[in-house]
Amino acid sequence: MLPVAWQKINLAKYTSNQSRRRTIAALGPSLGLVGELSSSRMSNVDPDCAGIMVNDHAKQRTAVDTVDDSSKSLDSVMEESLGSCNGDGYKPHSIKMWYADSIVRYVTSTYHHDRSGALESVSVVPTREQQAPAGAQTVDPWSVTGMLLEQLFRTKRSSGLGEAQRCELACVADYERRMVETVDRPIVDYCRGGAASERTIAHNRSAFERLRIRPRCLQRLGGSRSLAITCLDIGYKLPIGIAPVALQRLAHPEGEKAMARAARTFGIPFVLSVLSSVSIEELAEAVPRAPKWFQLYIFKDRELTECLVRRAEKARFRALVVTVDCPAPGLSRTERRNPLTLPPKVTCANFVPAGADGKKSCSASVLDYVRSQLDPGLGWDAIRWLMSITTLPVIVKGILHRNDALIAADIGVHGLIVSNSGGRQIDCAPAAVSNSVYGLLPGVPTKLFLCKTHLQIEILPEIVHAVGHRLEVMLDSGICEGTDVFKALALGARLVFVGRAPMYGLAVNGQRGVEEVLDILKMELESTMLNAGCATVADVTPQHVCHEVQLYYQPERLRGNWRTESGRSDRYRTRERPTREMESIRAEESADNDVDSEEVFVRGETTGERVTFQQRSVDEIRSEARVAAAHSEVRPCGSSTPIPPQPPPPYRNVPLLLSEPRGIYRSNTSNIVGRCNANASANTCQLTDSMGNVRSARTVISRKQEGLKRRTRSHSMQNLCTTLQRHSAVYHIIADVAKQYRIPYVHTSRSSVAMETLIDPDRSVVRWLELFPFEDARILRSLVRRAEKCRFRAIVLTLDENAQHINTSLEDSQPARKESFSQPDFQVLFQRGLLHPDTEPSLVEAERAPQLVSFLRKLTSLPIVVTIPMHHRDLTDDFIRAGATAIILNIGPYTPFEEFYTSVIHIVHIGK
Ligand SMILES: Cc1cc2nc3c(=O)[nH]c(=O)nc-3n(C[C@H](O)[C@H](O)[C@H](O)COP(=O)(O)O)c2cc1C
Repeated sequence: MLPVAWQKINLAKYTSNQSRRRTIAALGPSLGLVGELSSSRMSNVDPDCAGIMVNDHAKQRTAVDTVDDSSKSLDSVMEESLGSCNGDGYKPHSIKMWYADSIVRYVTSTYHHDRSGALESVSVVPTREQQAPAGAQTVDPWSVTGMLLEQLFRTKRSSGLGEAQRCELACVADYERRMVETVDRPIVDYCRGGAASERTIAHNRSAFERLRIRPRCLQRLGGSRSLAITCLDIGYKLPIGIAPVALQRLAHPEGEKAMARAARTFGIPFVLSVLSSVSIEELAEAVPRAPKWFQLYIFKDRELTECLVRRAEKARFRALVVTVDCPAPGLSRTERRNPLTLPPKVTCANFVPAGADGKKSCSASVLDYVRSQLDPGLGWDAIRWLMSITTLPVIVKGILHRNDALIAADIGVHGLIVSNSGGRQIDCAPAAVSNSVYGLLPGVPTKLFLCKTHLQIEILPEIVHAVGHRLEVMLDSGICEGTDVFKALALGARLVFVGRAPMYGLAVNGQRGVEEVLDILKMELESTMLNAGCATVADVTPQHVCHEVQLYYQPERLRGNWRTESGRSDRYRTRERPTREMESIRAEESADNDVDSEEVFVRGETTGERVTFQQRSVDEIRSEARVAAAHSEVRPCGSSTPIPPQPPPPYRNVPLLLSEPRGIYRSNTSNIVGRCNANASANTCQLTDSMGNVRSARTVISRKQEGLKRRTRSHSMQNLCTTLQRHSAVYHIIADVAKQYRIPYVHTSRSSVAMETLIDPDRSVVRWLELFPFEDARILRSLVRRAEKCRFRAIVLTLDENAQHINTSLEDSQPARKESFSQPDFQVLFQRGLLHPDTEPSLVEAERAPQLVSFLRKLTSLPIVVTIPMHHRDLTDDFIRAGATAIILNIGPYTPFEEFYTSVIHIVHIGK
């Protein structure tokens, strides 16, 4: 075939992709041009071509010629033609293709390359139906050329890149940068943006970054190596899939088709969004062999939903992905600032009425219509309904909570995707200085103050642990490097999806761009696996990752099924403690305390008057609550009849009665200011205004924040602490503040005043007593009983004190520490001979402290709040099981986080 009317475009003239694209579009807007012409890469071809002609100077041969040659199969001719391409050093001068997008449209283009293989120019021939090679009409592009083209272009791709270009686009971030440089702003914002302040996006990244890979060496990796996985009984070549992304033709004219082709090339699943700009049928026809899944929402109009399901089934999609984290569209500030107007040709193609030519400018209204169909009233029954109308596997996308995962598993879905939609739905700001540290709590019910969706990488183990054996657990959000894929696999994901990363590739370089991005991810994953000592995906285990904090300090008992073999480093081994003979006491079960009976290894305790006391305490507090409720009777709007006070719920133990999620921690120590809970600045101000000493505390704390060395800080804090402890007035001021703000404050048993000292005639000060994990149960018992008599409302068991030994720089505080154990609250103990002023009381180690909580649980009916330092967070579950009412997670001076030294405290669990 000799094409006519070649138009030669010198690509060198066009500096940006945009200008190249514009020029090419101007040349033949109606032609459906071949491939992506905007990149300067030889690999820039559309594999959906019907024929190929490879020219080199020596061998003028075209595939088309031989299509007509009935004696040879096209395959063999192609192979012959291309054979030399695969050899080293072969530099084809040009490649010609016939694009068989539809039977009637043929475009021929020729790419000319310079000697280095970079694309020099491209020639485009207008559509000439009569010029179509006879054989080409009947050729199924992929059945004939697929593999060969793939081989050719893929092998040529790397050699086709100039050195400079290769360096330019070496990672996904480079593609992102390139897209920002070359694509229109609203489209960039559309691809990159997230909900509101976009913190979730940032946290998605930081959550990955905080995980470290722990390689194993000498793993005999010589044998078979593979990245292949099986998911929903289908084999895929990579553990990566392409996430559903709406309206991909905004990024590139080929949109979803280009994505699906790239997915096919890599043998990975491609999820078509229900809001796609290429319809289900069009995609199925264009890329029949791609492993396609279909993402949908369960719309208000169930008929519409069912119709979509039927269309996906008919088009041979392999699974349905139902997105459940989108009861309403996410709020995008970028879109507000820079509204995106859909070009006429880009629309939600699945919703264009049948028979419409698709060229109508109905995009915006269709999108609005689809958005109006989102149903915030959906429940799990909707998923049941979906499963009842289809035989396709159903995957739920957008799960972030273990309980939801459990429900999904109970319902019988086939898989779930742990996802926050790449931060496009919810923006949940961190409460204080740090972010993802809170989330490192496999198994911790994150009930009250932890609602950050950005922690999905951290909640993944929790979900895998809960349902991983019942269904496929997959993950997306934040993945943009091969190491991220590795980390997610290590934490139990079967497969990960990427959303933005391939979109960047698509915007930069069409299908090739997507392939390049996938290639990068594949290469990075492969290299990470090898270097970590894993030959196959199955070899990637929880042992291969850890959170960065574990590198500083690894608790002896790492819990959760995904951390099994990690050990404790010698560096942080506990200081030897004197061995003590432990007595085991089997505590009686009380009528209103149904905590499972268990061995309690605490020394010297008898539980004589416990039951009576407990009952009295419960009754008193309940009647107090009733009186308080009667005083503050609630009247519904417009009604004169007060609502009768509700009877207190059947608490097993006395409730915490927190009116606000904050309090003042450890009164009378330097912590009063620094440890006020987040947002408690009002309290802090109040304190500073009232008391000079406290103002100086604040000064020290700010200096500390400016970066003083820990030793210095610790020293000055200690001095200050000692000074403050001598001012008993501080105690009353704090009580006043707590009263004013109706928040509890924690009175430490090492306070400068005895707990009996406070004059509180109207009993309105809510005090909690801080205890340390004394090994001697008699000490505990004595302090608890006094606290009960003084009407304390909760016991706070603080474990971070015991963690001092991990930080040698705090060793200098030991004398002061001993001194603090001789404070007034302990005087009584001296008198009773339970403690000696010269002996520091022995404390139970954090690992054994859950037993101590069980003991306390049986000793008192007061709520028990456990303060856990970050590095012991793995024990959280144990404490909850042992009967703790609440957990305070403490990032304080005794934890190895320099940057968190500002002592953030969060209550992460409140039971019942
Ligand atoms: C531009 C854009 C459009 C999206 N459209 C959809 C959609 O239509 N349906 C859906 O379930 N998820 C959608 N998502 C979310 C992705 O499926 C995926 O959860 C997310 O992009 C993964 O995070 P990552 O981008 O950090 O990889 C979209 C994401 C982006 C970036």
